Amino acid sequence: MAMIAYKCPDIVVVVLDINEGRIAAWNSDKLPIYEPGLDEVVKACRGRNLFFSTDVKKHVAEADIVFVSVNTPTKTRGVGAGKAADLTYWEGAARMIASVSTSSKIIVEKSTVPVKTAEAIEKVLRRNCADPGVDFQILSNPEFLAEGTAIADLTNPDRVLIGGKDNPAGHAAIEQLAAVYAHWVPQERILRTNLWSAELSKLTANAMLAQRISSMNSISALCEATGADVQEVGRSIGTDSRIGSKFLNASVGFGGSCFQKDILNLVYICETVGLKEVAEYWHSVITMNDYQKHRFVERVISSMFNTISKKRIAIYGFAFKKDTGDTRETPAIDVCRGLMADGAHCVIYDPQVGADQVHQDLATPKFEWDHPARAGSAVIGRDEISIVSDPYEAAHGAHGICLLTEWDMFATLDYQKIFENMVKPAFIFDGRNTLNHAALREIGFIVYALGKPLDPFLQCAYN
Ligand SMILES: NC(=O)C1=CN([C@@H]2O[C@H](COP(=O)(O)OP(=O)(O)OC[C@H]3O[C@@H](n4cnc5c(N)ncnc54)[C@H](O)[C@@H]3O)[C@@H](O)[C@H]2O)C=CC1
Ligand SMILES: O=C(O)[C@H]1O[C@H](OP(=O)(O)OP(=O)(O)OC[C@H]2O[C@@H](n3ccc(=O)[nH]c3=O)[C@H](O)[C@@H]2O)[C@H](O)[C@@H](O)[C@@H]1O
Repeated sequence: MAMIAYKCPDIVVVVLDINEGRIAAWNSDKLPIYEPGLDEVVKACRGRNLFFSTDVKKHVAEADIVFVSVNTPTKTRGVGAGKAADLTYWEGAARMIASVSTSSKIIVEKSTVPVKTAEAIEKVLRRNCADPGVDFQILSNPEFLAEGTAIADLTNPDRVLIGGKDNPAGHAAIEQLAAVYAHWVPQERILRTNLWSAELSKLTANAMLAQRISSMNSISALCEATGADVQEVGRSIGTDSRIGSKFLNASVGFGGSCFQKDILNLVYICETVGLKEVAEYWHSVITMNDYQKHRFVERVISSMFNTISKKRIAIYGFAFKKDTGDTRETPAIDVCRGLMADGAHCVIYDPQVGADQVHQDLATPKFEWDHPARAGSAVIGRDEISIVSDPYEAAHGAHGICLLTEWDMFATLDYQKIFENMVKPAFIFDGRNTLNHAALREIGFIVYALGKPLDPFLQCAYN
């Protein structure tokens, strides 16, 4: 929304949220999320044509176009629990829109939703609006930005996708929204489809992206077993223009608020329409991701002589990727839990993630994190974790370092100094393959690099 305000000075954008704390933060000097370049965009138009407010009803009533971007988490209870999308927040928003609308509006699905959601939303809108003269045109306009690169992705999108009804009113609504994006996006990159294609394209795009990572992660295990190098394999296959070079980095597992949620949602939809084999196919992407996180933990334990009980392990990075403070579904949660379950003491350092967030994440059951009222309050023992604000302190006295997020700063630390203050043998487990492994070995570290030929020391330990 900030980008629309930035690129379209003739349009007034009001961002609404029922969460007062968040809106206060959007109106302050410290925005509630860390995203490179976002501060500048917000500050350039806040108070000009970009406003943040909790007065949801007033501003929705006045709007011509309403983008609904509320959370659509995985259901945690009832039918479809653990897979289906929970549309409680969406339906709540639709009921509120209907109840305050006295003029016709375009309702844009910006959240990622199951295919056919527009049909349900339309029914809710129509049945709850007192004024029969009010028309709602529903469009699907899924968002493809990635966190950490959001500003670049929005400034220069590969495509903007708009789905609408295949009738004159639907076409007119599509063109109205297309005109907003046309302020800065070339026409040929604004794709128009029917509603269901747009909804399903979003789930498919995320499923395909996650599938690429799971495919490379599966190959990383085979590389370790055979002496091949997953980065060399990635480079070799990525030069095939049909495959392409992006999204081929093996990792300790993909995280983030959407990949897992959207694949589970896709799986659930397939099961609901009786496509068992299709559901199983997509579910294997999640199975492989869980396997990769588990495999990493097992490597750490087996390398350190099959016991990590009471050993201090430094965790470098807790966010789900670099350049974000977001920890939703970060692989670090499962890795830390796995290490703690074996008795390790994890000392966590992340340049953008604070202690409260780490404690909350490690104490919150799976899928509950996206339901704010149910976020965990269990206390993690002092013996199990510490959170520090300095990477050198994290590694001081540690037996091993697990690099879980590829923050650029980790590549430039003084590893000689770090090595000198660690217990020997000193281990580094690079879950992102971002460090200079040869230099680390030269210093004296025992290095495990994901999907790379195994260090002879580790081969012995493992066998
Ligand atoms: N985070 C991302 O990078 C991307 C997210 N998406 C999709 O966008 C949607 C939102 O994602 P996030 O922004 O990450 O979630 P979020 O949980 O950070 O934000 C959702 C916000 O909606 C607010 N909200 C809930 N009900 C409301 C209501 N009735 N009226 C006003 N505000 C209400 C919540 O208070 C919350 O602040 C999801 O469907 C997600 O799949 C899609 C592409 C990228
Ligand atoms: O629907 C969404 O929310 C968004 O989900 C992803 O964006 P995001 O999760 O923000 O970040 P990604 O760059 O896709 O990374 C996701 C996870 O995959 C991991 N990853 C990514 C690329 C890779 O090669 N290997 C790999 O392990 C990252 O480290 C991270 O944990 C998609 O890339 C966006 O297009 C989409 O809009």
